[in-house]
Amino acid sequence: MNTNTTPAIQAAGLRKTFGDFAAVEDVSFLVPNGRVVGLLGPNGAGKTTTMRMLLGLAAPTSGSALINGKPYRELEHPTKHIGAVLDAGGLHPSRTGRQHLRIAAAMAGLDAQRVIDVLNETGIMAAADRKIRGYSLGMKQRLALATALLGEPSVLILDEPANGLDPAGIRWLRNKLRAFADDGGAVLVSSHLLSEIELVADDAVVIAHGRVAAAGALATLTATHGGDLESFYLDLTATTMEVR
Ligand SMILES: Nc1ncnc2c1ncn2[C@@H]1O[C@H](COP(=O)(O)OP(=O)(O)OP(=O)(O)O)[C@@H](O)[C@H]1O
Repeated sequence: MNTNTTPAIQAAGLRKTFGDFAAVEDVSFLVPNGRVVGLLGPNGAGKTTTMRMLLGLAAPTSGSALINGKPYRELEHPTKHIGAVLDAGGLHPSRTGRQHLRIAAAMAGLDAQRVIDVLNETGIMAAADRKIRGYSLGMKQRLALATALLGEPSVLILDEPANGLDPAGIRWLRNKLRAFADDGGAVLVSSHLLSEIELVADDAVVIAHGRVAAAGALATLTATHGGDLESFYLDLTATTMEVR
């Protein structure tokens, strides 16, 4: 179980190279319980690579990526600690949403009742028995989030989770993430929708060219820009607009 002194997410000196290209360089930040942290940065900045290292999907070249104090691969029941939405496109098209969740629940040793719970919680019960190939992008995002929530984790890592959601879906997601953190959970969410991050996040970590360009409470970061995240972000990243 997590304690108050153990950060839910801790990246320390994270580095990832592909050949001689450094995708992530000396990235350090914390996500404490009770906070929503926005991971921001231009295309190719290193956000997804950072998340993949936290989730044990990519091995850091150096540094450490800890969830509730341990590397992902050392967590005894990872799905009970952490849920992730990385790529809603990676769902098997010929399965139904319910089948997909049943398989995920069985693989994680979770009670089948959780499938019903998350289908209801994410508003896709009506589509549960339709094949995923017929789902809209927004429905796939909801199914991906339902999968992340199966194990009742205390940590969520979400890569562009609002992608494809309609305005009602975006508001629903915002309320969901806020409630999750207010219940003591920790959320790391990447997004290019700065107005959305402004509404939902407590803190932000801005990555540019693989390095942390700024990190801290949103209000503190944006104080010099009248509290406007967009102008702060654009000023900060003005020299790093090129996609790597
Ligand atoms: N497996 C890989 N092999 C080689 N290069 C990679 C690999 N994965 C990522 N990269 C490179 O690392 C850099 C960071 O990519 P990453 O996907 O982490 O960026 P991102 O911040 O998530 O970008 P976006 O906002 O466009 O999704 C990019 O230049 C990308 O091309």
